[in-house]
Amino acid sequence: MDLTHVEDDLELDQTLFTEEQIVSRLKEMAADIERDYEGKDILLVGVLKGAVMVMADLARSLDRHVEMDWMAVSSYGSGTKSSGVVRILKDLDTDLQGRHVLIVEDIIDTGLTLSWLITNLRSRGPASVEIATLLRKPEAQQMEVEVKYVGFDIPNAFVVGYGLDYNEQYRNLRCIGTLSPHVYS
Ligand SMILES: O=P(O)(O)OC[C@H]1O[C@H](OP(=O)(O)OP(=O)(O)O)[C@H](O)[C@@H]1O
Ligand code: HPA
Ligand SMILES: [Mg+2]
Repeated sequence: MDLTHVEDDLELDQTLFTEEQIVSRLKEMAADIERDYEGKDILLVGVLKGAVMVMADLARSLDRHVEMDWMAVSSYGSGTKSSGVVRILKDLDTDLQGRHVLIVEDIIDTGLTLSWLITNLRSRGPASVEIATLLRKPEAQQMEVEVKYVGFDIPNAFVVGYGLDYNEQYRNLRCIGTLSPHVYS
């Protein structure tokens, strides 16, 4: 399928980050992570489905062995507003006792998902839990979440691409852009 038409059709209002910008920022984040976790085993926990692309590129930018596990939680359903209720759709396969856990996310918007998730994972006896997120919307954040690695702070607009969806669409766009309001209004 040719996805270049998506931008031509103005479903994307604006491209915020190209694939090159995203991958290059993830490499910088990987270098910080390697430095901070020297001598420690890392368990990367990806939050499905949005974090799939971030996990793939961040993990491959790390010049060391890591384990990966996945959790599926959902708070958005099919719309553009957080429901505020987080549900576990798929839990981890890994025992977190004594592990250094690094949560990998695509976006922190209201912060509801991650503030809930970090409390949940900390209750399982890990040695540490930190967060790496590609995007963060400071103006939208309702819950304080301590985030160790942030790719980009972005304005408070609904974004899609590179794993991020609207109604399960646009996840496979290589870039990240804002969705034109006419698509969902
Ligand atoms: O900070 P918040 O306001 O809680 O929003 C962030 C969460 O929302 C999205 O997930 P979503 O529930 O859409 O599931 P998905 O990853 O399967 O699209 C995104 O991937 C984050 O996990
Ligand atoms: O801006 C967003 N786009 C897509 N999914 C999201 N989940 C939270 N915020 C967003
Ligand atoms: Mg979603």
